[in-house]
Amino acid sequence: MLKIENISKSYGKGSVKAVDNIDLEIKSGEIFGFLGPNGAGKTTTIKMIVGLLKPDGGKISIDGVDVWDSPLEAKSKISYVPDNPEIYDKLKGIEYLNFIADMYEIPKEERIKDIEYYTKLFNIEHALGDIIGSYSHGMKQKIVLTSALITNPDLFILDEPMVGLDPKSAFNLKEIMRKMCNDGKTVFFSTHVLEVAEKICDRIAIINKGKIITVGTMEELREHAKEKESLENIFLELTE
Ligand SMILES: Nc1ncnc2c1ncn2[C@@H]1O[C@H](COP(=O)(O)OP(=O)(O)OP(=O)(O)O)[C@@H](O)[C@H]1O
Repeated sequence: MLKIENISKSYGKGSVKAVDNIDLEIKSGEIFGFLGPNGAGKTTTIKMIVGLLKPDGGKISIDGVDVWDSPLEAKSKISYVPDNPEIYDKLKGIEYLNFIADMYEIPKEERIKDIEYYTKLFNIEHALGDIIGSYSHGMKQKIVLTSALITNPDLFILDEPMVGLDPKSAFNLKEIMRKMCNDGKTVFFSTHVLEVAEKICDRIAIINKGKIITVGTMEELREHAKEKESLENIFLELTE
């Protein structure tokens, strides 16, 4: 579903190598966790996958569609939730959701049903008539999540999705991720929260200083670490 081949990205005229020649292949129906300490290169990688940053080298494709050669086709398969939900402050919640639904050409009945479902689930249905500028950080995050989910993406990409969500919403989001994957969709998300990765991911990649240190299921990672260790220990061991 998602294929990343030899991608690299430097900032500051090459002085900071944020992502250093990484390869990853994520299959349909997987929940894939992208784990790494601060500054490891997670956000840079995600921004390259969604077509916001151009890699210095390498290739990224979604279902065989190259993200840079065919950006619209690739983007039509993706929904992306960034770590910082900076969205149109002057729009009302419902206007923003309808704007996204228009972009993705979602039929009226389908969008009404899905907007109602997800906004109730995240407990923001009462605020849809208010402008986004008046929302709290968590509410903004929930409106972005709703807008991403109503497009029913094949590939759902989230950067640190659990940060700032209350426990019930975080639980609901995890349930949604699992359901999407059961329906054959793919979820790729970055996190610092080891427990989340450990509990819900089918496979995990650990990135440090721009390089992938290890990729595998929890069992494979534990085997790699030679003992029945927690992900926290493996993570600390691999990224020190
Ligand atoms: N616009 C930029 N200009 C210069 N350096 C940058 C820029 N964006 C990121 N970096 C650097 O690139 C490296 C990777 O950053 P990135 O944001 O991808 O890491 P991250 O794993 O997402 O970190 P965090 O968990 O802290 O969000 C870091 O050293 C960071 O300081």
